[in-house]
Amino acid sequence: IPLKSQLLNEAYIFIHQCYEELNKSEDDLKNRLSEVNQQILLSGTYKHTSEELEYGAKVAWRNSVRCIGRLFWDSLHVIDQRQLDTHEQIYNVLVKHIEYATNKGKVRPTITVFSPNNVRVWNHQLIRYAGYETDEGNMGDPDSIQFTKKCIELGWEPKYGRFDVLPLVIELNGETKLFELPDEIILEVNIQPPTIKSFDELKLKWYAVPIISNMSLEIGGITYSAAPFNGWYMGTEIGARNLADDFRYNLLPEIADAMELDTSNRSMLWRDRALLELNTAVLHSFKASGVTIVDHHTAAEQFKRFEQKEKRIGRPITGKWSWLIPPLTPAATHIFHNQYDEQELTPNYFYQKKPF
Ligand code: HEM
Ligand SMILES: N=C(Nc1cccc(CNC[C@@H]2CCCN2)c1)c1cccs1
Repeated sequence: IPLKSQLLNEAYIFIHQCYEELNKSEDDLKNRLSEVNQQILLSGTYKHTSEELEYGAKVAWRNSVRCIGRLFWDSLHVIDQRQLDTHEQIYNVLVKHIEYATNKGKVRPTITVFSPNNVRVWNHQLIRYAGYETDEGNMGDPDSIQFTKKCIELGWEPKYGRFDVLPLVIELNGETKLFELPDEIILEVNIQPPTIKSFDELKLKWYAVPIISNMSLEIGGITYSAAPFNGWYMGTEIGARNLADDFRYNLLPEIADAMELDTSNRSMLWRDRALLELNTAVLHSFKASGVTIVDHHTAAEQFKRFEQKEKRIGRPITGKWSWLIPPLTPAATHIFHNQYDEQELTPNYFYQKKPF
Protein backbone atom coordinates (compact mmCIF):
# COMPACT_ATOMS: atom_id res chain seq x y z
CA ILE A 1 0.00 0.00 0.00
CA PRO A 2 1.56 3.37 -0.92
CA LEU A 3 1.68 4.88 2.55
CA LYS A 4 0.03 8.22 1.80
CA SER A 5 -0.07 9.36 5.40
CA GLN A 6 1.31 8.90 8.87
CA LEU A 7 -2.06 7.44 9.92
CA LEU A 8 -1.94 4.77 7.21
CA ASN A 9 1.55 3.87 8.37
CA GLU A 10 0.63 3.62 12.07
CA ALA A 11 -2.60 1.77 11.32
CA TYR A 12 -0.73 -0.69 9.12
CA ILE A 13 1.85 -1.42 11.83
CA PHE A 14 -0.79 -1.83 14.55
CA ILE A 15 -3.06 -4.17 12.53
CA HIS A 16 -0.07 -6.35 11.64
CA GLN A 17 1.07 -6.54 15.29
CA CYS A 18 -2.46 -7.17 16.55
CA TYR A 19 -3.44 -9.89 14.05
CA GLU A 20 -0.07 -11.56 14.49
CA GLU A 21 -0.35 -11.70 18.28
CA LEU A 22 -4.00 -12.81 18.14
CA ASN A 23 -3.08 -15.57 15.66
CA LYS A 24 -5.49 -14.34 12.97
CA SER A 25 -5.39 -15.91 9.48
CA GLU A 26 -3.62 -14.32 6.52
CA ASP A 27 -7.06 -13.74 4.97
CA ASP A 28 -8.36 -11.90 8.02
CA LEU A 29 -5.24 -9.71 7.97
CA LYS A 30 -5.47 -8.98 4.26
CA ASN A 31 -9.19 -8.17 4.40
CA ARG A 32 -8.76 -5.93 7.47
CA LEU A 33 -5.83 -4.04 5.93
CA SER A 34 -7.76 -3.24 2.77
CA GLU A 35 -10.83 -2.22 4.83
CA VAL A 36 -8.71 0.12 6.99
CA ASN A 37 -7.02 1.46 3.86
CA GLN A 38 -10.41 2.21 2.31
CA GLN A 39 -11.73 3.94 5.47
CA ILE A 40 -8.65 6.14 5.74
CA LEU A 41 -8.64 7.08 2.05
CA LEU A 42 -12.39 7.82 2.14
CA SER A 43 -12.81 9.47 5.55
CA GLY A 44 -9.28 10.30 6.74
CA THR A 45 -9.61 7.99 9.73
CA TYR A 46 -10.67 4.43 10.67
CA LYS A 47 -12.61 2.66 13.41
CA HIS A 48 -11.09 -0.10 15.57
CA THR A 49 -13.09 -3.29 16.06
CA SER A 50 -13.88 -4.02 19.72
CA GLU A 51 -11.29 -6.80 19.60
CA GLU A 52 -8.60 -4.41 18.29
CA LEU A 53 -9.58 -1.88 20.98
CA GLU A 54 -9.32 -4.46 23.77
CA TYR A 55 -5.96 -5.72 22.51
CA GLY A 56 -4.70 -2.14 22.08
CA ALA A 57 -5.68 -1.06 25.62
CA LYS A 58 -4.00 -4.15 27.14
CA VAL A 59 -0.78 -3.77 25.12
CA ALA A 60 -0.69 -0.06 25.96
CA TRP A 61 -0.53 -1.11 29.63
CA ARG A 62 2.18 -3.68 28.80
CA ASN A 63 4.17 -0.88 27.13
CA SER A 64 3.81 1.62 30.02
CA VAL A 65 7.46 2.08 31.03
CA ARG A 66 6.62 3.80 34.37
CA CYS A 67 4.35 1.00 35.57
CA ILE A 68 5.53 -1.63 38.08
CA GLY A 69 2.17 -3.45 37.91
CA ARG A 70 2.38 -4.78 34.35
CA LEU A 71 2.42 -8.53 35.16
CA PHE A 72 -1.41 -8.47 34.94
CA TRP A 73 -1.61 -6.58 31.62
CA ASP A 74 -3.69 -9.27 29.91
CA SER A 75 -6.40 -9.27 32.60
CA LEU A 76 -7.51 -5.67 32.03
CA HIS A 77 -11.29 -5.26 31.76
CA VAL A 78 -11.93 -3.14 28.66
CA ILE A 79 -15.31 -1.35 28.44
CA ASP A 80 -16.08 0.02 24.95
CA GLN A 81 -18.23 3.15 25.29
CA ARG A 82 -17.28 4.87 22.01
CA GLN A 83 -20.92 5.26 21.01
CA LEU A 84 -21.93 7.71 23.79
CA ASP A 85 -22.78 11.26 22.70
CA THR A 86 -24.23 13.14 25.68
CA HIS A 87 -22.64 14.43 28.92
CA GLU A 88 -25.23 12.57 31.04
CA GLN A 89 -24.55 9.20 29.36
CA ILE A 90 -20.80 9.69 29.88
CA TYR A 91 -21.33 10.65 33.55
CA ASN A 92 -23.50 7.57 34.17
CA VAL A 93 -20.87 5.31 32.59
CA LEU A 94 -18.12 6.89 34.73
CA VAL A 95 -20.22 6.11 37.84
CA LYS A 96 -20.55 2.52 36.58
CA HIS A 97 -16.77 2.36 36.08
CA ILE A 98 -16.21 3.41 39.71
CA GLU A 99 -18.70 0.81 40.98
CA TYR A 100 -17.40 -2.01 38.73
CA ALA A 101 -13.72 -1.29 39.47
CA THR A 102 -14.30 -0.88 43.23
CA ASN A 103 -16.23 -4.14 43.49
CA LYS A 104 -16.68 -3.62 47.27
CA GLY A 105 -12.89 -3.58 47.72
CA LYS A 106 -11.85 -6.46 45.45
CA VAL A 107 -10.45 -3.98 42.91
CA ARG A 108 -10.75 -4.92 39.22
CA PRO A 109 -8.26 -3.29 36.78
CA THR A 110 -10.60 -1.62 34.28
CA ILE A 111 -10.57 0.91 31.43
CA THR A 112 -13.54 2.68 29.82
CA VAL A 113 -12.87 4.00 26.30
CA PHE A 114 -14.90 6.93 24.95
CA SER A 115 -15.07 8.20 21.36
CA PRO A 116 -11.69 9.50 20.12
CA ASN A 117 -10.92 13.26 19.94
CA ASN A 118 -14.21 14.85 21.14
CA VAL A 119 -14.38 13.84 24.83
CA ARG A 120 -12.16 15.03 27.69
CA VAL A 121 -12.44 14.36 31.43
CA TRP A 122 -10.78 17.37 33.11
CA ASN A 123 -10.10 15.51 36.37
CA HIS A 124 -6.64 13.98 37.02
CA GLN A 125 -8.36 10.99 38.63
CA LEU A 126 -12.10 10.20 38.83
CA ILE A 127 -11.81 10.22 42.62
CA ARG A 128 -9.47 12.79 44.19
CA TYR A 129 -9.61 15.28 47.08
CA ALA A 130 -9.99 19.05 46.65
CA GLY A 131 -7.21 21.46 47.59
CA TYR A 132 -7.63 25.01 48.88
CA GLU A 133 -5.27 27.93 49.42
CA THR A 134 -6.57 29.92 52.43
CA ASP A 135 -5.09 32.83 54.47
CA GLU A 136 -4.28 30.31 57.23
CA GLY A 137 -2.41 28.08 54.72
CA ASN A 138 -3.39 25.12 52.57
CA MET A 139 -6.31 22.76 53.18
CA GLY A 140 -6.85 19.37 51.51
CA ASP A 141 -4.61 18.10 48.67
CA PRO A 142 -2.33 20.90 47.40
CA ASP A 143 -1.96 18.98 44.10
CA SER A 144 -5.65 19.74 43.41
CA ILE A 145 -5.60 23.50 44.11
CA GLN A 146 -5.67 24.59 40.45
CA PHE A 147 -8.36 22.11 39.39
CA THR A 148 -10.45 22.92 42.51
CA LYS A 149 -10.40 26.63 41.53
CA LYS A 150 -11.63 25.63 38.06
CA CYS A 151 -14.47 23.58 39.58
CA ILE A 152 -15.51 26.56 41.76
CA GLU A 153 -15.47 28.78 38.64
CA LEU A 154 -17.78 26.23 37.00
CA GLY A 155 -20.21 26.51 39.93
CA TRP A 156 -18.97 23.88 42.41
CA GLU A 157 -19.72 24.62 46.12
CA PRO A 158 -16.38 24.29 48.06
CA LYS A 159 -16.56 22.63 51.51
CA TYR A 160 -13.03 23.59 52.63
CA GLY A 161 -12.47 20.15 54.23
CA ARG A 162 -9.35 17.94 54.15
CA PHE A 163 -10.93 15.13 52.12
CA ASP A 164 -13.66 16.63 49.86
CA VAL A 165 -14.19 14.43 46.78
CA LEU A 166 -14.10 16.64 43.68
CA PRO A 167 -16.91 16.70 41.08
CA LEU A 168 -16.46 15.24 37.59
CA VAL A 169 -15.84 17.79 34.83
CA ILE A 170 -16.79 16.38 31.42
CA GLU A 171 -16.09 18.16 28.12
CA LEU A 172 -17.93 16.92 25.02
CA ASN A 173 -17.73 18.67 21.63
CA GLY A 174 -16.37 21.79 23.32
CA GLU A 175 -19.14 22.01 25.97
CA THR A 176 -18.11 21.44 29.62
CA LYS A 177 -20.47 20.21 32.38
CA LEU A 178 -19.92 19.49 36.09
CA PHE A 179 -21.36 16.45 37.93
CA GLU A 180 -21.21 15.55 41.66
CA LEU A 181 -20.33 11.94 42.56
CA PRO A 182 -22.78 10.27 45.00
CA ASP A 183 -21.04 9.58 48.36
CA GLU A 184 -22.19 5.94 48.41
CA ILE A 185 -20.04 4.90 45.42
CA ILE A 186 -16.81 6.29 46.95
CA LEU A 187 -15.07 3.60 49.02
CA GLU A 188 -12.54 5.06 51.49
CA VAL A 189 -10.21 3.46 54.04
CA ASN A 190 -9.58 4.90 57.52
CA ILE A 191 -5.84 4.72 58.15
CA GLN A 192 -4.74 3.64 61.64
CA PRO A 193 -1.57 1.83 62.62
CA PRO A 194 -1.44 -1.72 63.97
CA THR A 195 0.63 -0.41 66.88
CA ILE A 196 0.29 3.23 67.92
CA LYS A 197 -3.18 4.20 69.23
CA SER A 198 -2.47 7.95 69.25
CA PHE A 199 -2.68 7.96 65.43
CA ASP A 200 -6.47 7.99 65.69
CA GLU A 201 -6.67 11.70 66.53
CA LEU A 202 -5.03 12.37 63.14
CA LYS A 203 -8.26 11.07 61.51
CA LEU A 204 -6.46 9.91 58.36
CA LYS A 205 -8.15 8.25 55.36
CA TRP A 206 -7.63 7.74 51.65
CA TYR A 207 -9.83 6.59 48.74
CA ALA A 208 -9.62 2.95 47.67
CA VAL A 209 -9.32 3.13 43.88
CA PRO A 210 -6.97 5.30 41.77
CA ILE A 211 -8.59 5.96 38.37
CA ILE A 212 -6.37 8.01 36.03
CA SER A 213 -8.56 10.11 33.74
CA ASN A 214 -6.21 12.71 32.21
CA MET A 215 -4.02 10.48 30.01
CA SER A 216 -4.72 9.54 26.40
CA LEU A 217 -4.71 6.03 24.93
CA GLU A 218 -2.98 5.87 21.55
CA ILE A 219 -3.61 2.85 19.30
CA GLY A 220 -2.52 2.55 15.66
CA GLY A 221 -2.52 6.32 15.09
CA ILE A 222 -5.91 6.90 16.79
CA THR A 223 -5.87 8.97 20.01
CA TYR A 224 -8.55 8.25 22.62
CA SER A 225 -8.37 11.43 24.73
CA ALA A 226 -10.81 10.10 27.34
CA ALA A 227 -10.03 6.54 28.47
CA PRO A 228 -9.99 6.44 32.31
CA PHE A 229 -8.16 3.42 33.69
CA ASN A 230 -7.61 2.00 37.19
CA GLY A 231 -5.55 -0.62 38.93
CA TRP A 232 -5.12 -0.99 42.68
CA TYR A 233 -2.76 1.08 44.82
CA MET A 234 0.78 0.22 45.80
CA GLY A 235 0.97 1.26 49.47
CA THR A 236 3.91 3.66 49.06
CA GLU A 237 1.89 5.87 46.70
CA ILE A 238 -0.34 6.81 49.63
CA GLY A 239 2.07 6.38 52.55
CA ALA A 240 5.30 7.68 51.04
CA ARG A 241 4.02 10.31 48.62
CA ASN A 242 0.37 11.48 48.86
CA LEU A 243 0.35 11.75 52.68
CA ALA A 244 4.10 12.35 53.14
CA ASP A 245 5.40 14.83 50.54
CA ASP A 246 5.79 18.26 52.13
CA PHE A 247 3.96 19.67 49.05
CA ARG A 248 1.08 17.20 49.58
CA TYR A 249 -0.47 16.32 52.99
CA ASN A 250 2.94 16.70 54.72
CA LEU A 251 2.02 14.44 57.69
CA LEU A 252 5.44 13.17 58.83
CA PRO A 253 5.97 15.80 61.56
CA GLU A 254 2.52 15.02 63.06
CA ILE A 255 3.14 11.27 62.81
CA ALA A 256 6.53 11.69 64.53
CA ASP A 257 4.88 13.70 67.32
CA ALA A 258 2.23 10.99 67.74
CA MET A 259 5.13 8.53 68.06
CA GLU A 260 6.87 10.85 70.55
CA LEU A 261 10.05 10.89 68.43
CA ASP A 262 12.78 13.53 68.89
CA THR A 263 12.27 15.64 65.73
CA SER A 264 15.03 18.14 66.63
CA ASN A 265 17.78 15.89 65.31
CA ARG A 266 17.68 14.67 61.67
CA SER A 267 20.33 12.02 62.11
CA MET A 268 17.98 10.24 64.50
CA LEU A 269 16.10 9.48 61.22
CA TRP A 270 12.72 10.42 62.73
CA ARG A 271 11.35 11.05 59.20
CA ASP A 272 12.27 7.50 58.21
CA ARG A 273 10.69 6.01 61.33
CA ALA A 274 7.51 8.03 60.75
CA LEU A 275 7.44 6.92 57.10
CA LEU A 276 7.71 3.27 58.08
CA GLU A 277 4.90 3.62 60.63
CA LEU A 278 2.65 5.42 58.15
CA ASN A 279 3.28 2.92 55.36
CA THR A 280 2.62 -0.12 57.54
CA ALA A 281 -0.55 1.64 58.73
CA VAL A 282 -1.69 2.12 55.11
CA LEU A 283 -1.10 -1.54 54.19
CA HIS A 284 -2.63 -2.82 57.45
CA SER A 285 -5.73 -0.59 57.15
CA PHE A 286 -6.42 -1.45 53.48
CA LYS A 287 -6.04 -5.18 54.23
CA ALA A 288 -8.23 -4.94 57.35
CA SER A 289 -10.91 -3.19 55.25
CA GLY A 290 -10.77 -5.86 52.51
CA VAL A 291 -9.49 -3.37 49.91
CA THR A 292 -6.90 -4.63 47.39
CA ILE A 293 -3.45 -3.09 47.85
CA VAL A 294 0.09 -4.30 47.15
CA ASP A 295 3.25 -3.63 49.16
CA HIS A 296 6.28 -2.47 47.19
CA HIS A 297 8.24 -5.71 47.80
CA THR A 298 5.47 -7.88 46.41
CA ALA A 299 4.95 -5.45 43.51
CA ALA A 300 8.67 -5.61 42.65
CA GLU A 301 8.54 -9.42 42.77
CA GLN A 302 5.54 -9.37 40.40
CA PHE A 303 7.43 -7.01 38.07
CA LYS A 304 10.33 -9.48 38.08
CA ARG A 305 7.92 -12.23 36.98
CA PHE A 306 6.69 -9.87 34.24
CA GLU A 307 10.28 -9.39 33.03
CA GLN A 308 10.91 -13.15 33.00
CA LYS A 309 7.65 -13.86 31.14
CA GLU A 310 8.31 -11.19 28.48
CA LYS A 311 11.86 -12.48 28.01
CA ARG A 312 10.59 -16.04 27.55
CA ILE A 313 8.13 -14.85 24.93
CA GLY A 314 10.88 -12.83 23.23
CA ARG A 315 9.34 -9.37 23.62
CA PRO A 316 11.48 -6.34 24.59
CA ILE A 317 11.28 -5.29 28.23
CA THR A 318 10.97 -1.52 28.57
CA GLY A 319 10.98 0.51 31.78
CA LYS A 320 11.79 3.87 33.36
CA TRP A 321 14.07 3.15 36.32
CA SER A 322 13.36 6.39 38.20
CA TRP A 323 9.60 5.60 38.23
CA LEU A 324 9.83 1.82 38.68
CA ILE A 325 11.87 1.95 41.92
CA PRO A 326 9.56 2.46 44.90
CA PRO A 327 10.11 5.60 47.03
CA LEU A 328 10.57 3.47 50.16
CA THR A 329 13.55 1.06 50.55
CA PRO A 330 14.20 0.99 46.77
CA ALA A 331 17.54 -0.86 47.08
CA ALA A 332 15.75 -3.86 48.59
CA THR A 333 14.17 -4.50 45.17
CA HIS A 334 15.89 -6.06 42.11
CA ILE A 335 14.72 -3.07 40.06
CA PHE A 336 17.19 -0.76 41.81
CA HIS A 337 20.13 -2.93 40.67
CA ASN A 338 18.94 -3.22 37.07
CA GLN A 339 18.86 -1.01 33.98
CA TYR A 340 15.92 -0.67 31.62
CA ASP A 341 15.30 0.33 27.99
CA GLU A 342 13.11 3.45 28.19
CA GLN A 343 11.75 3.15 24.63
CA GLU A 344 8.05 4.04 24.51
CA LEU A 345 6.44 1.55 22.12
CA THR A 346 2.85 2.01 20.91
CA PRO A 347 0.06 1.31 21.76
CA ASN A 348 0.65 3.30 24.97
CA TYR A 349 -0.78 5.83 27.44
CA PHE A 350 0.49 9.38 27.08
CA TYR A 351 0.20 12.74 28.82
CA GLN A 352 -1.86 15.24 26.88
CA LYS A 353 -2.20 19.01 27.01
CA LYS A 354 -4.30 20.30 29.91
CA PRO A 355 -7.88 21.06 28.75
CA PHE A 356 -8.10 24.04 31.14
C1 HEM B 1 -3.10 -3.53 38.84
C2 HEM B 1 -2.41 -2.80 39.69
C3 HEM B 1 -1.44 -1.71 39.29
C4 HEM B 1 -0.45 -1.25 40.12
C5 HEM B 1 -0.15 -1.74 41.54
C6 HEM B 1 0.24 -0.21 39.41
C7 HEM B 1 1.28 0.54 39.95
C8 HEM B 1 1.76 1.71 39.40
C9 HEM B 1 2.56 2.68 40.10
C10 HEM B 1 2.99 2.59 41.55
C11 HEM B 1 2.84 3.67 39.23
C12 HEM B 1 3.67 4.93 39.51
C13 HEM B 1 2.63 6.00 39.86
C14 HEM B 1 3.25 7.24 40.48
O1 HEM B 1 4.39 7.14 40.99
O2 HEM B 1 2.57 8.27 40.45
C15 HEM B 1 2.22 3.32 37.97
C16 HEM B 1 2.31 4.10 36.83
C17 HEM B 1 1.57 3.85 35.68
N1 HEM B 1 0.69 2.80 35.47
FE1 HEM B 1 0.39 1.22 36.70
N2 HEM B 1 -0.30 -0.05 38.16
C18 HEM B 1 -1.35 -0.93 38.05
C19 HEM B 1 -2.22 -1.05 36.98
C20 HEM B 1 -2.19 -0.23 35.85
C21 HEM B 1 -3.19 -0.27 34.79
C22 HEM B 1 -4.45 -1.14 34.81
C23 HEM B 1 -2.79 0.63 33.85
C24 HEM B 1 -3.44 1.01 32.55
C25 HEM B 1 -4.32 0.23 31.90
C26 HEM B 1 -1.55 1.23 34.33
C27 HEM B 1 -0.82 2.19 33.64
C28 HEM B 1 0.15 2.99 34.23
C29 HEM B 1 0.72 4.17 33.59
C30 HEM B 1 0.38 4.71 32.20
C31 HEM B 1 1.62 4.72 34.51
C32 HEM B 1 2.48 6.00 34.33
C33 HEM B 1 1.66 7.16 34.85
C34 HEM B 1 2.36 8.51 34.72
O3 HEM B 1 3.30 8.59 33.88
O4 HEM B 1 1.97 9.45 35.45
N3 HEM B 1 -1.20 0.68 35.53
N4 HEM B 1 1.57 2.12 38.09
N1 LIG C 1 -1.77 2.48 41.24
C1 LIG C 1 -1.88 3.40 40.41
N2 LIG C 1 -1.12 4.52 40.53
C2 LIG C 1 -0.90 5.46 39.55
C3 LIG C 1 -0.73 5.07 38.22
C4 LIG C 1 -0.54 6.05 37.24
C5 LIG C 1 -0.47 7.39 37.59
C6 LIG C 1 -0.62 7.75 38.92
C7 LIG C 1 -0.56 9.20 39.30
N3 LIG C 1 0.78 9.66 38.99
C8 LIG C 1 0.93 11.08 39.10
C9 LIG C 1 1.43 11.39 40.48
C10 LIG C 1 1.54 12.88 40.66
C11 LIG C 1 2.95 13.19 40.15
C12 LIG C 1 3.72 11.91 40.25
N4 LIG C 1 2.74 10.87 40.68
C13 LIG C 1 -0.85 6.80 39.89
C14 LIG C 1 -2.82 3.31 39.27
C15 LIG C 1 -3.72 4.24 38.80
C16 LIG C 1 -4.43 3.77 37.65
C17 LIG C 1 -4.05 2.51 37.27
S1 LIG C 1 -2.87 1.93 38.32
